[in-house]
Amino acid sequence: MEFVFEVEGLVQGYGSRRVISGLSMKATRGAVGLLGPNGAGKTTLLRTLATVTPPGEGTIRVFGRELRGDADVREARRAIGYLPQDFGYHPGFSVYEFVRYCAWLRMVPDRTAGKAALRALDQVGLADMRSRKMKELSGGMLRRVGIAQAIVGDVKLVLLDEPTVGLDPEQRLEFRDLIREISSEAAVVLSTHLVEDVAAACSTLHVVRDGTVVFSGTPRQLADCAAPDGRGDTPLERGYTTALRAPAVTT
Ligand SMILES: Nc1ncnc2c1ncn2[C@@H]1O[C@H](COP(=O)(O)OP(=O)(O)OP(=O)(O)O)[C@@H](O)[C@H]1O
Repeated sequence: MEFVFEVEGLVQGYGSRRVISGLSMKATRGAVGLLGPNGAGKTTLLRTLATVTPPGEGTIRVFGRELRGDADVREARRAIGYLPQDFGYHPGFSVYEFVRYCAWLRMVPDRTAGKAALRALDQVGLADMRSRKMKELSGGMLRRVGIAQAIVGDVKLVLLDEPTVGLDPEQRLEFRDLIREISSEAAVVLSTHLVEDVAAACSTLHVVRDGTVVFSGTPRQLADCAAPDGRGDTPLERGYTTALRAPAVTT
């Protein structure tokens, strides 16, 4: 089976503080959810997968190729799109200019970059807004531009960190459809602490606590592991809170 990425024995931290301790995780195609409370290490893991931060210890393979040197990282970056929690942009750029610029950063050839930007904007439903200045966008529109910049070009792995923050309920429903659409073409990793969002959009979930994986499985399996005294309003929420109390598992 071809894995989109494989993380083995990842150790990561900030200074002397360790926040990921020997985490292992594998993902195949489709949408994968990363669930965990604040401070669990989701962003740290996504930044490592996005090649922003090299692993402290352990190995990372993206589409079967281990990230060992600069050439591996450069190759991986062409295939990886990343939406951080706060993405930077020039407020005077138009939406189109910004996404085209991101295509250029991802080394999409000049002759196809414009077309790639328009396609990404079309996918997120912002083609009509392409001339708007970035500084004039609402929070929901900005999140969508953020997704457009993450999927522009020939991206095969899309990493989204808390993409539904600030979206209203209707926008969150649209967002779920968008993730399903994107994940038919690329692998998507979605990090959030909103259990229902991730379960609706993802076929596989990993629950992370204190830098280790405590559950890996389908949304149904997560709901099924709910303890009778698990906290939450839905079976999934109860499964999630139960998983957070469980000992770490190896995948
Ligand atoms: N730049 C940094 N310097 C020092 N510590 C950091 C830094 N970034 C994150 N941390 C710490 O690392 C731990 C993991 O943080 P991380 O942001 O990866 O968690 P998270 O699961 O994404 O949390 P959230 O859901 O709040 O975004 C936290 O305890 C956090 O305080």
